[in-house]
Amino acid sequence: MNTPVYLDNSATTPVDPRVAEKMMACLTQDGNFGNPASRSHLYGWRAEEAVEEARLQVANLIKADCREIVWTSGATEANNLALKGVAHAYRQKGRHIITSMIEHKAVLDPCKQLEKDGFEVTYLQPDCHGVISPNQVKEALRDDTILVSLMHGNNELGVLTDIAAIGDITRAHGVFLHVDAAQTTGKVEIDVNAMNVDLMSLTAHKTYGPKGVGALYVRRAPKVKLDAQIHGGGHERGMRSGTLATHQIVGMGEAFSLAGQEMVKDCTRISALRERLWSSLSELPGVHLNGDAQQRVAGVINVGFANVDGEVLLMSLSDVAVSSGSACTSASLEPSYVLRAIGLSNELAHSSLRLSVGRFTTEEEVDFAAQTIKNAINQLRSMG
Ligand SMILES: Cc1ncc(COP(=O)(O)O)c(C=O)c1O
Ligand code: FES
Repeated sequence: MNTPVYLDNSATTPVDPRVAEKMMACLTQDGNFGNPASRSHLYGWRAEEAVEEARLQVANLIKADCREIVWTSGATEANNLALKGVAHAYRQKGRHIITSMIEHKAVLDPCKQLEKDGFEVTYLQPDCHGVISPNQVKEALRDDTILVSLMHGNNELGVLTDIAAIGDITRAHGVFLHVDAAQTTGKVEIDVNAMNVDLMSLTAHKTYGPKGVGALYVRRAPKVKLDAQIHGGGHERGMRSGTLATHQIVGMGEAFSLAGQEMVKDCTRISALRERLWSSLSELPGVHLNGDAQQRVAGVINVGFANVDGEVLLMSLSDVAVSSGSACTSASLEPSYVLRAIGLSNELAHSSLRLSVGRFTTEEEVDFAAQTIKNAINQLRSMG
């Protein structure tokens, strides 16, 4: 194989060719290139129509109303808007926020910023399987709690949070629930009403759409007020100014529409590939699955290999593209804070890999990757 087998679909996915085709039609002079905010001519109206169709496609995947979708540049911006937007709009009501130790940095860093601004944040610790329980949320609630922010699927472990059970609790206490669903769209059924979710961060590029576009779902009833974080022309009902990126938005809409249509088929195939990968890798001695074995998204496994240095392992795997921890923190030499939070030793956290299968992964690629990894481990262990 000339290029490495791609098993890093949790970091990002290739754009589905059907999505790319729709995006292309929004770029050039003979396409739908207009500014959706132009009210005085056909170019603007056509672009606006395309944006609104995409809004409906995105809303449909999470069973929301299209008026509840605010376009952003991705899940990072959506998380920032949700956390800072709610905190500042409700600061008279209370200053306490609940989140967890294993959130993405795009939640943890805004929380740190809010702490500097006078808010208090409780960071729930997961159990050793990476699970945050509804009961922990209930026990952490205070009279001055305004927001609970928890991810739907963890980006390093693939472990799922029981959002519906947590939503029952937050709704009963009149506290808003924000969910980072960057890792679960198209992988798990989402219904913001059944789950009592008030805000949900979405991104296109983990679901076969383009990078640099996402959305925040903002509930209308009971209404969630948000302080805008980007001010300008008053786009998106004042919640997020800036000329809408029609081609990106159309791509996200198509990607989410396909995700809805193909979720069952994709998940069945991807689960089988994940199982195949895991059963092959677990033939090795000293192999450990990090995170709950059942409560997880279809395509992801995080595996610890005893007595192997992760960095050396990664370097010896030039034919397989995988990740140690998450791509966003792998630039640092710190062991993953997620793996540390579920109780792994520094050593085991360092020797863990995240492997994520996607829509375009083949059985042949999985077999090749498993064999390559097993060979590398055997070789490293025989040298050590
Ligand atoms: C759980 C989670 N939240 C947020 C993000 C950031 O999303 P984006 O790349 O769209 O800003 C990611 C992906 O890196 C993620 O996995
Ligand atoms: S894997 Fe060796 S330094 Fe992190």
